[in-house]
Amino acid sequence: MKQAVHFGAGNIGRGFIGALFSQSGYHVTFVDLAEQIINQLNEDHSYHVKLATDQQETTEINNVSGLNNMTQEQEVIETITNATYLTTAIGPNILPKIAPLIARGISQRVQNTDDKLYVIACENQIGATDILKEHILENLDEATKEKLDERVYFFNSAVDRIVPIQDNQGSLDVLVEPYFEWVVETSEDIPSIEGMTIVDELAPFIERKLFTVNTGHAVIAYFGYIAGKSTIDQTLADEEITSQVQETLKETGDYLIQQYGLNREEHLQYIEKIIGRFKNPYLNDGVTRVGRAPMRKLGPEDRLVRPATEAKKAGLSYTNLAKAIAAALLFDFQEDDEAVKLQGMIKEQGVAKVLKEVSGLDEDSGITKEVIKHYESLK
Ligand SMILES: NC(=O)C1=CN([C@@H]2O[C@H](COP(=O)(O)OP(=O)(O)OC[C@H]3O[C@@H](n4cnc5c(N)ncnc54)[C@H](O)[C@@H]3O)[C@@H](O)[C@H]2O)C=CC1
Ligand SMILES: O=P(O)(O)OC[C@H]1O[C@](O)(CO)[C@@H](O)[C@@H]1O
Repeated sequence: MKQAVHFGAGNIGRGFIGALFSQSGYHVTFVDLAEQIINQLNEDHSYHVKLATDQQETTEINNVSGLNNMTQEQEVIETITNATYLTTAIGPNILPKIAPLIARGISQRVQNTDDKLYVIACENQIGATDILKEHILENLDEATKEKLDERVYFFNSAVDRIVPIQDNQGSLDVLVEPYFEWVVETSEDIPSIEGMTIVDELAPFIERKLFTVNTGHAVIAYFGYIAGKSTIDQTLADEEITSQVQETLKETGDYLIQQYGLNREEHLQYIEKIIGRFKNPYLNDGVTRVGRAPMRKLGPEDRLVRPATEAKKAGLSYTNLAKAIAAALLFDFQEDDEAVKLQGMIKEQGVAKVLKEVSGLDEDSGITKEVIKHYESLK
């Protein structure tokens, strides 16, 4: 049986990427440090993906197993040696931590076989596979690096499926929204995976997705949090916040339309479709999940700051994006390590210095001034 090794047996791992491999006839080895999930995968060898709809249509996912990357390093290396695909959905900040083990697997593999391995990071981050590749290369010797050509391929990708935190402790089953899109950038002829879309150039896809789905979601999460709402769909019942989301997505839309020559009408329909997905009441998706890791989300290349800087460069409006950045700066959820750290930094240094350090925005830039104005009125 063909083999896929997937790092991160969490919501996207089990509910999306791992499920597609299994449905395409692969055995999927999930690699994770969550001992309970790994044990259960090895006991059950299957789980269910349930759609967040009235009917809860359910698919059984088979041929799955698990390995713990902390205690079963040698087994992970062996699995990489035999795999056709190596994917991740583990969180962008974790990629540097798993790269050394992946590098050891690749080193052993290229000694043993010329078969091709395809590496794809499935994270909400532009160029995530490039970043993973850099970390892997740092852990390879020169002889191994020379053997990578035509043996190990690295493809960037964009993943879109809302998978909330699961409310079913002790079960491997995953509730997911019906919609999904997995876009992979390559010009190679690669083994086909059900549900994977291949494109020559990823930039328009990942920017359209990140600056619409993820920007919109972040706006709902941060304004919802400020308003004391607990879920995304509850927040969207607030007309003022819905209109804030629409105004922000008009700003990212103007940038995307100009940058990629998108059709305005089609893009406006895309926005409405996404807001419709956010309203799904069966997802019960928490504002604190969607707003998680605010320092990452305030990064210079991420969903709030990048469209603001691009809009500014293009002479377009960015005031609603600045307001969303201000709302993110007010996300003080105590169970989120980045939120706690961010609040400490704001207290110590003030907003302008934090925006410089976290978002790469100059202290006297127009965006920083606009953010501070909104921050003062929101707090
Ligand atoms: N949940 C969603 O709707 C979507 C998430 N994504 C992206 O997918 C990625 C994963 O997100 P989720 O599946 O939601 O997160 P998650 O928290 O459900 O899953 C992450 C998994 O990684 C494991 N993990 C963390 N650190 C590890 C380490 N050092 N070694 C091994 N395993 C480790 C965790 O135990 C967990 O099982 C993120 O980059 C996210 O942005 C992308 C699209 C949708
Ligand atoms: O997974 P992140 O990057 O923390 O952000 C949460 C985002 O992930 C998703 O769950 C999936 O794209 C989005 O719904 C949301 O915008």
